[in-house]
Amino acid sequence: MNPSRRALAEQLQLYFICGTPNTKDVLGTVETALQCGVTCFQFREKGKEALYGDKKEAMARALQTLCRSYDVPFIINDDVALAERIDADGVHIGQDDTEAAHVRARIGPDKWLGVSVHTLEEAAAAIDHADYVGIGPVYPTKSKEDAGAVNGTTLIRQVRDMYRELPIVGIGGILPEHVPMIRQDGADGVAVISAIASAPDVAMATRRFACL
Ligand SMILES: C=C1C=NC(C(F)(F)F)=NC1=N
Ligand SMILES: [Mg+2]
Repeated sequence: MNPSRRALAEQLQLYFICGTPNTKDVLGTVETALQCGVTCFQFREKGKEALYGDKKEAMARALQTLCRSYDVPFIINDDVALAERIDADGVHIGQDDTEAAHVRARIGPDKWLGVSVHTLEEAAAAIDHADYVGIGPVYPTKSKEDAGAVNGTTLIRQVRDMYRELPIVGIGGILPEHVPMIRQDGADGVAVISAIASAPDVAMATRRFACL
């Protein structure tokens, strides 16, 4: 059963995104983050050293098993075919990926579909198909070369004012001290890559987010 929007919004509270380019030990980092309070996980395997083919699928399956043992949704970035092949809990797509309507038709109503949006128009186009939208970069980010213009929480506020019930997650350079304001401005949760993946102490970094 596709989780209600409210239940899904709760699950977006601390959304960890990671792949092999973000940390030397993906499985260890993700397991620690899951132990310390991450509520949703996205496997985002992009960049020059990214895994592909069988190696990528094997890593995806290992991460999926980890997430299942912590009862945390396992989402795959971009790669809809891989998500279907391993029965992931959902996919996340950007504006340069397959159209949200097509992805929704492929994965069906019971899987999660997340869409990155950078404008109100993109949010309006996503609303009929997406279970949640990712809005950012809220702050400058090192995790995505082609991130759009930094827009703070302005668009989060605008999208929340227009779509009262739409689950929203903020992303981009987010640190623990930013979380209260981002939630105050209308996000249900925050997505984090390097503040956890690059932390010298992943457990402590995760707990600093999770206790907020
Ligand atoms: C580019 C992205 C933007 N937002 C998100 C999420 F946080 F999941 F919404 N994931 C991405 N990969
Ligand atoms: Mg993409």
